[in-house]
Amino acid sequence: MEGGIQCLKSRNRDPEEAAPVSKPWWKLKTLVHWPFSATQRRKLNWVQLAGHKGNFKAADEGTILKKFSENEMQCFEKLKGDALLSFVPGYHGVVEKDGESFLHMTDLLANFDLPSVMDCKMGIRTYLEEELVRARERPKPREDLYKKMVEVDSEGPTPQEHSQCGVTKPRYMQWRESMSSTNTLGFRIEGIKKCDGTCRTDFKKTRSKQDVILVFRDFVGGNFNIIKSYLRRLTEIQQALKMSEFFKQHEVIGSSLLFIHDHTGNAQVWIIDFGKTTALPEGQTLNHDIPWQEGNREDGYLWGLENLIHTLESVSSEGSSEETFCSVSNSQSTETDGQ
Ligand SMILES: O=P(O)(O)O[C@H]1[C@H](O)[C@@H](OP(=O)(O)O)[C@H](OP(=O)(O)O)[C@@H](OP(=O)(O)O)[C@H]1O
Ligand SMILES: Nc1ncnc2c1ncn2[C@@H]1O[C@H](COP(=O)(O)OP(=O)(O)O)[C@@H](O)[C@H]1O
Repeated sequence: MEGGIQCLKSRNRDPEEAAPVSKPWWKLKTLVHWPFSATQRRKLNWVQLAGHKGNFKAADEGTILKKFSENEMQCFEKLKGDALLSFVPGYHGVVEKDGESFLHMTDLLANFDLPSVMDCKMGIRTYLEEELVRARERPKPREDLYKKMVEVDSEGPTPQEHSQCGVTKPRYMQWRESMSSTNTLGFRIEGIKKCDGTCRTDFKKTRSKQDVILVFRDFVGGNFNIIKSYLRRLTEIQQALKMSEFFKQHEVIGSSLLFIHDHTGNAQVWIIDFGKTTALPEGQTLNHDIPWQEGNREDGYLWGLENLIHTLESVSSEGSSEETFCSVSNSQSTETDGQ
């Protein structure tokens, strides 16, 4: 986005960004002048943690523009009367800018002061069944995906893929799922921007529950009250999903939960990205918590959410035991002091 921070992964990285380390945002893209006006400060708040480069533009106060997709537009329209409405960004229609169409939506970061942001991609599958069918019928090995695979694991490609310097899209997506926690937990961390301005998108091998716990602990800076607020919001989302007609009737692929908090203790979670959310044929519904087999279109969203909640509960209980430990040791030292 113009003036915003891009914290995207390798497909959009310039060579300077290739190293998998935390970087302050000013080294990534943005040139900043002090002092900031309110608008500049808002633009600096804004970060794109995942998705396609150039997909977003700045808009009027508190809103952003996302490149138009018919599919996503239809989802926003259908969500208008749904139980999920209060958990998705406000949708303000289609607008034209510089000859292009955009979806006009609420900027979820607008009400925060120097927010920390995390993008968690939900589900056990991150590609559409039709992509699998297409790749089987007309395999199109892609060099860009091969390079992204080799960057993470030089042993990743098969000998044939090495010799053609290419992998197909579903093959790449399945490999990403197996390297990360998508397969094991039904969600994965895509990117994080912390309030100190550092961005990280090097989570391709963050796979085990313990790995994820460590990332969340670091993300909240050890503030377990933030974790508790996130847990409350996730439970509300879980309940809303179970009520939602939209959710029953759609295969939800590649959608994320966006976690946002700041130093005031404000902490929210939002459902974003309906670019690959697809309606099922009339009368068909999904469970969202049973294993995927080709043809059943299950996405594992609810299974992933359950695991995400359990993971945050583990972070929270670690916090509680630390608090107990601290108060026990404090009271012991007080007793000792008194002796
Ligand atoms: O995360 P990395 O490893 O970079 O892989 C990306 C993401 O899976 C993208 O999904 P998302 O946009 O949800 O982040 C996907 O876009 P699609 O959503 O179009 O499937 C890209 O496909 P290509 O754009 O085909 O390269 C794929 O290369
Ligand atoms: N409504 C929003 N408010 C604030 N940030 C957003 C919003 N929508 C998306 N983003 C940011 O942009 C990133 C990519 O969004 P997404 O919709 O997943 O794009 P894509 O469809 O290109 O994958 C998210 O990770 C988040 O950082």
